[in-house]
This record gives sequence, structure tokens and C-alpha cells, in this order.
Amino acid sequence: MDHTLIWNNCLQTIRQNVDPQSFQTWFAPIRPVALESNELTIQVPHRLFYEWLEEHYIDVLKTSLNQALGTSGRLQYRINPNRQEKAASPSTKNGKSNGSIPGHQPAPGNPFVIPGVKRPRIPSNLDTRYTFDNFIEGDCNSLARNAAKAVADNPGNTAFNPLVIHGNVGLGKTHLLQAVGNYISNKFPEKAVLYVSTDTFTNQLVSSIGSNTTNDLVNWYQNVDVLLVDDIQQLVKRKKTQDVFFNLFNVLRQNNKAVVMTCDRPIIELDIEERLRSRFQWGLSADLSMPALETRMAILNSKALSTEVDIPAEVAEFICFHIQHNIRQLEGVLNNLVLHKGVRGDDSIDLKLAKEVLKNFVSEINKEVTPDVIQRTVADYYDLEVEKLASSTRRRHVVLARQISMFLVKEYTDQSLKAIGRMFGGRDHSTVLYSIKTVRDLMETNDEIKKALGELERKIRIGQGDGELQ
Ligand SMILES: Nc1ncnc2c1ncn2[C@@H]1O[C@H](COP(=O)(O)OP(=O)(O)OP(=O)(O)O)[C@@H](O)[C@H]1O
Repeated sequence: MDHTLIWNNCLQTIRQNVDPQSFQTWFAPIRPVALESNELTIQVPHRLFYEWLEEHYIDVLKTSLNQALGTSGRLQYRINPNRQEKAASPSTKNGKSNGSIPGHQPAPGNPFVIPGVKRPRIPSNLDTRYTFDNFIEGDCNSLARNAAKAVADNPGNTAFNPLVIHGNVGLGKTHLLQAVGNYISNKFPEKAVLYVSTDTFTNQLVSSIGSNTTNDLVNWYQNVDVLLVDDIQQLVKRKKTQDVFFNLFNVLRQNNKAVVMTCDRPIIELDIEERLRSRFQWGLSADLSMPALETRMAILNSKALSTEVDIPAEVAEFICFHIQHNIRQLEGVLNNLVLHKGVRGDDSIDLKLAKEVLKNFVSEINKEVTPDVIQRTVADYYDLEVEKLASSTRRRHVVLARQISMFLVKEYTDQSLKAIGRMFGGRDHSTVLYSIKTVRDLMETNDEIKKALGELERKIRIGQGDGELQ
């Protein structure tokens, strides 16, 4: 029997077992090429295609083969050599021509091209404003920043792949992701870099399913050397996107293509298929946490410099004291300051203006010194999470920060010893008393502590916009 006849018999069985769209997408492009000793060889357009078949249609393929060739029938895949060559050819990489060549399959369509608009290159979708040079480094981000730079220096050849950068809203994930792309685009112009949000990828997938071009979509993505995917938390609840992304990710990784992704939570907390999660965990996961006061001030100053505005140090400190959780908000304050300054027709940015602007960003600018303000100031000063102050940790620098906080709360507020104990993790009043005495003694004997307390008291007053600033 001839291979075409056998494959047509297989197709009949398959047609009865899969929906018409899947049949069209995954079986119509297959070509039978040989039949030898009960082994049928079929040609598939590309490697991902074959992996997809193995993953999703192995049972139906087996059944159809059993029916056509008996239980001893075997299946062999061959990847279309024309298609492979074409995918790797520089002309496709640069996206020069998507037109069909006689005897060849047409190159996969560029999913970023809006119909009717000619886009000759793979568009990297990069925003050139985001670079490593203008990313301010601090303890909060140094692992992520250094890992991103390592990928940028040596794309696809780092010890870890993928790199996942995770962190809360507005802490610089997209900035770093884009910085990787911009750096590589400059240093290795021959590399095809692509930045895509998970939402865009999903939309492309949905529209490709509608037009039966999913193969083209995944094939096109395989031409990318560096794939930068933003906001992978958007994969949650999108089963089909997870499936396609899983296969694409495998192919890219097998081919030493660099993959960098961002996520708003650690991968372990991402509710996605286990196989995908474990793939993501192969690489390095680096988090971005909230920058300490000094780093926030450095970021604000750097943004102010690039906007050519001058913010006095005390005003910057006042702003950064209040904007703690989101650098995007810090930029928002800066933009508003510039705007108000223009409207006022005055050149200076002072504390009064900063207070006015800040009212739109924080619910309350503290009028009085509260225990909360003190705790935040001390935690910031010692570069600790504020929760640590109420924890049971006995680490020396945490204990010192806790004792100083208790001392300051007693000095600046009318809270009782019992109430202070409660706010520091349910400690009893004698512990509070002991802490206060310890700090008093240290102030007498230890210059460093004395200096730290002076600085902390200054910060607490600045936090209120009080003290020597007015
Ligand atoms: N360390 C930093 N140095 C300089 N700019 C920073 C830094 N961190 C954040 N930014 C700036 O803060 C803004 C918000 O950053 P970005 O958009 O990268 O946040 P994100 O973590 O991706 O937020 P989202 O979760 O909302 O997508 C950007 O304009 C970015 O330039």
C-alpha cells in the first residue's frame, strides 16, 4: 500500500475524533512522505508542531494508525526541511519578505503587523527610554538588575534561563525587561529581540485560532532570539495560551534563546499548569522589593534631572517619605510638581507645593507623630520591613531597631507602656521599659546610636513637614 492512501485512511479516523478547526490546524498541513516496513513517515511544518501533536493528539494518532496499519504500525515524524531552513534564514529573521516563493511554504505571518501597514522588520516593541543606565540600583533590586544585565551581556548563554523578575506594581519590572531588550538591540543588532505583553500574546493567539494560522504564529515566534514577556500573571485562567506558550517556551529554551519574563507575584504563587510552572522554575527568579528611602530619593532625583527640574533635598525627602510603595506614583508626583510650578509661574519647588501635590497621592499627610510614622521611619532607616519590628526575630539589628522604635514612640506619643508592647508584637510592659532604658543608656555611651537617633528625630519631623523646614 502507498503512504498517501494509508495517511488518508488515518485522516478519516482522525476527522471523526477531533473538531473541524483542530483538524484544519493540526492535521491538514501534514504530508505523508514514506511507508516502509509498516512505518509511516509524515512531514510536519516545524518542531513545535510535532511536539504539539505528541502532547495533544497522540491517542487519536495511535488509534488511526492501528486501524490503517494494524497494531504493529509505527509513526515517524519528519520536519519540513524547507520550512526549517526558511525559519532560520536571515531574510526571515529580518522579516524582509513574507511573500511566497514557488515550491516553498509561505513564511509565517508577522502577528504584529496591522493589516495594510507594511512593517519590514520584526518589531522589537521596545521603548528606548528604559535602560540600565537610568535604572537606579539599591538593595531592593540588585539581584534582579544584575541577573538582567547578565542576560543582556550574554543572551541565551547564562547559567539560568528563563529569568523571571517579580514584584509589586510600579517597582520597575517593565523597566528592567525593556532595559534588557534595549541593551541587546544595541550590542547585538543581529539578534531578533521581541518585547510582548502576555495580553498581546493571548490576543494574537485568539485571532490566529480564528483564522487558522496558529502554526504560523508559533513558527513566527521561533524566529525570535530574545523573548521578553511582560506580566505572565495574565496566563492565569488562560488554558489555551498556557498550552501554546508551554510549547513555544520549550522550543526557545532548547534552542538557547533567552527568555525573560515579569510577574506580579512569585512563580510559586502563580495559578498555572504545573508543567509550565516547573519550566519557569528552571531558571532564576529575582524579586524587586520597595526601595528604601535613600534609593527612592535617588530615583526621584534622577527623574527630576532628566526632566530638568530642581528639587531641594528636603522636599525630595518629604515626598519620598510619603510615597513608599510605588515608583510610578513618585513619577506622578514629580509630573504634578512640574505642572503646578508652570501654572504658578514660579520657579521654585518648595515644601508647600509638595504638600499640595501630595494630597492627591496619599490619603493623609500626617499632621501628628503617630506610632505608625515612627515605625516606618525606623524601619526605613535600618532598611527593614516594618513587620519585622513586631516579629519575634532576635537578630541584633532588628532588636536594636525595635528598641529604638519603642523609645521614640514613648517620647513622641502618649501611648502607655502596655499599648506600646501590644503594637510591637504583644510584648509586655517590662520589655518596653527595658528597651527604653537600654536606648537611653546607649545614647550616653554610644556615639553611633546617638547620631542615629538625632537623624531619626529629624526624619520624623521632616515626615510631618515640620521642624526646620518651615
Ligand atoms: N530602580 C529604578 N530606577 C529608575 N526608575 C525606576 C526604578 N524602578 C522603577 N522605576 C520607574 O518607575 C516606573 C514604573 O516602573 P515599571 O513600569 O517598570 O513598573 P512595573 O513593576 O512593571 O509595574 P506594573 O506591575 O504596574 O507593570 C517606570 O517609569 C520606571 O522607570
